[in-house]
Amino acid sequence: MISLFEIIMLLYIREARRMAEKMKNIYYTPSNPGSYGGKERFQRAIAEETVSRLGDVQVNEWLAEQDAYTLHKPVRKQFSRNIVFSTHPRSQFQADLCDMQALADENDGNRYMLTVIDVFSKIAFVRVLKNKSGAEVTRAFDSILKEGGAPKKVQTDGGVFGIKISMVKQVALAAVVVVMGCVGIIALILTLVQHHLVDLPHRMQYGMVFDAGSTHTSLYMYRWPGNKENNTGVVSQMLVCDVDGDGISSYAQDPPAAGLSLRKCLESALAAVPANQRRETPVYLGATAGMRLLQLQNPTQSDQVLEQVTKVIQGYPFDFRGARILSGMEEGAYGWITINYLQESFIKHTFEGEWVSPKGRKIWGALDMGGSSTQIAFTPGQPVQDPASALGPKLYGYQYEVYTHSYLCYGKEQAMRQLLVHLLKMSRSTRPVKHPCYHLGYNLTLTLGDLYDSPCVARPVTFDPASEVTFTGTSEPLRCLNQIKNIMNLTACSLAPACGFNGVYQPPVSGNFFAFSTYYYTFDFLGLAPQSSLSQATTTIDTFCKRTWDSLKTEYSEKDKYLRDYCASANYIMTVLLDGYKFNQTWGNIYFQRQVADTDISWTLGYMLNLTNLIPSERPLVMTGVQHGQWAAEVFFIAFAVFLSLMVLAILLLWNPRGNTTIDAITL
Ligand SMILES: O=c1ccn([C@@H]2O[C@H](COP(=O)(O)OP(=O)(O)O)[C@@H](O)[C@H]2O)c(=O)[nH]1
Ligand SMILES: [Mg+2]
Repeated sequence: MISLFEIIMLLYIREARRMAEKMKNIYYTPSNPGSYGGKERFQRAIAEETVSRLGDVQVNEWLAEQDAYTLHKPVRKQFSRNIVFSTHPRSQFQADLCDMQALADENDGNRYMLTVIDVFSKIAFVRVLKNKSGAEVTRAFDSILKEGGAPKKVQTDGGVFGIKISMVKQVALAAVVVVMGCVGIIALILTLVQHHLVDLPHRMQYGMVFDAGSTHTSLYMYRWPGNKENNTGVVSQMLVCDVDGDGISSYAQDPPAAGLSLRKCLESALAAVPANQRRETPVYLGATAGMRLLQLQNPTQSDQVLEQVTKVIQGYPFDFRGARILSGMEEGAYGWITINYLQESFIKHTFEGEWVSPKGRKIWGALDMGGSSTQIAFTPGQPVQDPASALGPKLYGYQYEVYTHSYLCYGKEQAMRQLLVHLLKMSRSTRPVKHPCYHLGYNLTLTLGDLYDSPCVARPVTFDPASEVTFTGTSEPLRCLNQIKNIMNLTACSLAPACGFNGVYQPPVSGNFFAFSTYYYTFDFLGLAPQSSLSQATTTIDTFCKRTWDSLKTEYSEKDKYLRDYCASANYIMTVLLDGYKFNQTWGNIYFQRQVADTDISWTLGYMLNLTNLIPSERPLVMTGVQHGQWAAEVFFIAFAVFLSLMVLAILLLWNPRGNTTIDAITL
């Protein structure tokens, strides 16, 4: 017998089944408004169809068992969120682990999924994990970074953190690129600013100087490589042309002939200088003591002679820069410059390309003896007391103090004339006049007009220019020396002992000297050049002077126009050097030389160097020059390097290389 309780239970079960059946019908009938939806819509549909309202618990329990409900549960859109600003890809990734432990057996033991999404682009990445150990998560995350690039931030359940990635290499690379870029920009600026195009004449340059001396004129031609013109010692002598005839001052009565006499050498110059360079080749004419004397005697005639030589030289296609008479000081100073330029005493250009002052600065002195004047120039060891004989040239940035003096009328020819006049005066009425410096057997006859034709000798108040006087040689060297001393004043010296001769101020000689022109010709003839001891010199001169004219004629050609005077000039030289300049103690410092570095020692080179500014007063700037093509290539490569640096920098900043970033650790 069924009890009432059992009946009630059966009714309840039947009702529950009916209800379950009804709910199933409602939920799984797509046309029913309560189907496949949310809890409230389902609850309302049940109430309408069954007229009974089921409680929330009951409905939730039933729905929780329905896969269709749990799988298709609508997304909850309305809930509070943290606002995330994401401005560009990889600014922030969100990462989470998905627990799939229940399905591990069917997923090869993979128990979790690491899901990562780029907040900006919504690109998602998934990696499966065996476990959620730090190493496993890091490996998976690293793999995602390799695929998707490295984000700035990563957001996880634990919060948002800057991803700890090893960017050391990346930062270092960026720093190097920045530094390289800056260096490149600086190099580019330095290469472009202060950039000058310098037209360096690589071809040879030429320059010429006429030395219009008292006894003869010579044309000195020099050349130098145009791109090295400020170096010292690069100008060399190319050729010397001796003008036929006597010095231009001898043409005082016929000035046009002075001009014509130069033609032969001008033609040689034309042949020597390439046609396309003649117009830029400077030509100078410097006249020395012969013209100084003519200017004193007859300025009109000296002007006319200069005019005529100018006219002739101007007729040639050179850059003629004038004919003028040099002062005695200029003549001495330019000889001094020539010597020291050739000796590279001023400055040296080292192999490394630097300009250096030679150690010890050994400056040479110059002793020049011409036909009408003689010059001495040197840097004394003490200040020059007399401003009239002091020069302060500034060469290659160094100021020199040079003492120089020119003794007019004390060149060899004028000194010999003074000696003849002195001997004539001393002979009173004895005829022929005995000449101790002339060789026995030699006679010289000349008119008084010729003898007195010079401002260097005092003329008698009255004399017959046409009357002749004969000098006869006696070969007496001692008397010769003594008579020569009479044409100079060797005692007068208000500044004693600082004197040369004739009372002229002169500081004590110091340093080494080159003695050239007549000094050299005479000593070379006697076999005393370039150096000889004092005793050897005196003995040689003495022996030579004692020889007869016949013996000399036999040994040497009588046509040697200087043969007659070697004895006299040698004794004169000894007197000037020992009694005049006081080389007694320093005789060994004198070198009787004609040339240095294959170039004649003469004032001409110093003159040209000075007037063409080949010797700068300041030390030349050392500059490194490159060929224009090389410079253009440098600019190109530097600019290219800068461009590359900027490109690499831009790439590093804007593009995050995928394979280059690794994570060290991450916890989720
Ligand atoms: O082979 C020679 C050539 C020249 N001289 C001498 O060298 C000097 C040149 O002097 P220059 O004509 O230059 O006279 P300046 O005008 O210089 O006084 C003169 O004394 C000449 O006698 C010489 O003794 N032998
Ligand atoms: Mg001379």
